[in-house]
Amino acid sequence: MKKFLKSVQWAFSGLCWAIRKERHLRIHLIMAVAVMAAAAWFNFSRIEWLILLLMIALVIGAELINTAIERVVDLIVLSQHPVAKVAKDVAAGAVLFFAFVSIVIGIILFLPYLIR
Ligand SMILES: Nc1ncnc2c1ncn2[C@@H]1O[C@H](COP(=O)(O)OP(=O)(O)OP(=O)(O)O)[C@@H](O)[C@H]1O
Repeated sequence: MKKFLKSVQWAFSGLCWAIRKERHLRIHLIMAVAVMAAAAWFNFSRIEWLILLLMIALVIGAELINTAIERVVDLIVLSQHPVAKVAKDVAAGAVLFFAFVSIVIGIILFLPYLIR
């Protein structure tokens, strides 16, 4: 139990570090708060909330994994290397992919409320 609590504490400190250091993550968090406020304003149904929270979790989770990959690449590759570039760009591409899908889903969720 003590070990588990320590692991949670380390994971939490990693989360806090990423929020402090990663501007893109802070932008995603601000946007997540904004869309959640809009969802509350429009009185989203339970299923709409589930979809919205799932998409927010996917985008922020992908950004956190991207941050970790960037740091590992920087640690291992001390000079410019094409494979380092591929690793970083593909990880960033994953965030872009989730962000794009979440925008499409956001439009599908919010549009009926906006045109009503
Ligand atoms: N060691 C490296 N070798 C080759 N290309 C690299 C290397 N490090 C970064 N790059 C490339 O340089 C560009 C900028 O990467 P960098 O990690 O500096 O900034 P970023 O992707 O904007 O991320 P962040 O601003 O969150 O640190 C990317 O295309 C990346 O793939």
